[in-house]
Amino acid sequence: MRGGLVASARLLPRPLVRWFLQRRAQLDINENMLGGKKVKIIFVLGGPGSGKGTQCSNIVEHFGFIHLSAGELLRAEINSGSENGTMIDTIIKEGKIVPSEITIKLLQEAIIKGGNDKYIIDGFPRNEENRAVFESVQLQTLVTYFQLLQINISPEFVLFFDCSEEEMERRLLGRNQGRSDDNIETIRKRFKVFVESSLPVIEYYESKGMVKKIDATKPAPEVFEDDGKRMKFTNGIT
Ligand SMILES: Nc1ncnc2c1ncn2[C@@H]1O[C@H](COP(=O)(O)OP(=O)(O)OP(=O)(O)O)[C@@H](O)[C@H]1O
Ligand SMILES: Nc1ccn([C@H]2C[C@H](O)[C@@H](COP(=O)(O)O)O2)c(=O)n1
Ligand SMILES: [Mg+2]
Repeated sequence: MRGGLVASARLLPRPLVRWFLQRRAQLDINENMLGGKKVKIIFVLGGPGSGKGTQCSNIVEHFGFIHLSAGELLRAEINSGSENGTMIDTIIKEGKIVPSEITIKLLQEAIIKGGNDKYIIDGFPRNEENRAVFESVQLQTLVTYFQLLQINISPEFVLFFDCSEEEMERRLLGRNQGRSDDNIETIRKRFKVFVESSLPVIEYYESKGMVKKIDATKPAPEVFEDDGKRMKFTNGIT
């Protein structure tokens, strides 16, 4: 692969090759670069119904992030009639977690398509596999010859919406958005999966000092005040 690229580089005009090598060197030095811009990623985690989607809408409005919800991307994939749709639908109804390669591919595509340098990703990583695979894969940017421009993506920090199960259950049963997983049977399964698979991911980031915990049991406007303070305390994130 590398030999082939070196050989084909000889056929290209020298200034173009020089430019390409400079760009690649820049991208190698700076992590999380997308098309030359430093990409900032924040993960938003919390139990089902803790208010992740609600607060992300506020954050988009006030802090100029693009919001990507892993769950929304998966639901769009079901509705698009894709070949994985039926499988994803079954997993979601069971309250389980979709294989990482499917979710990460959807996130990668959305990040590249978004063309922004600030993303807030909600509901991801949902388990240790999600986290490890996402942090190990690389985003390929640009096209054809420039596929060498690859970027590792890691989050700046993690917002954790901490909410009691009793409150989350009450909210989910009242959400009324026609979601196939907002029924008491699936909700209980999702709580179990959250405790068993998602909390360890939050603990992992906590051990790295990357978690900003938010009391999400409060009314939505108060939670957002807290989000705002947390975001502003972070150097250069807003
Ligand atoms: N702080 C709050 N107090 C009361 N209700 C809230 C609060 N935040 C959100 N809600 C309501 O609770 C429901 C769930 O909120 P939301 O969809 O934002 O949660 P979520 O964490 O994204 O859930 P999921 O993981 O299932 O997608 C919605 O009906 C929303 O309007
Ligand atoms: N990383 C993810 C995110 C979501 N899912 C599936 C399983 C969830 O129960 C469902 C809904 O997600 P939500 O909208 O509640 O964030 O989507 C997943 O498998 N992997
Ligand atoms: Mg949501």
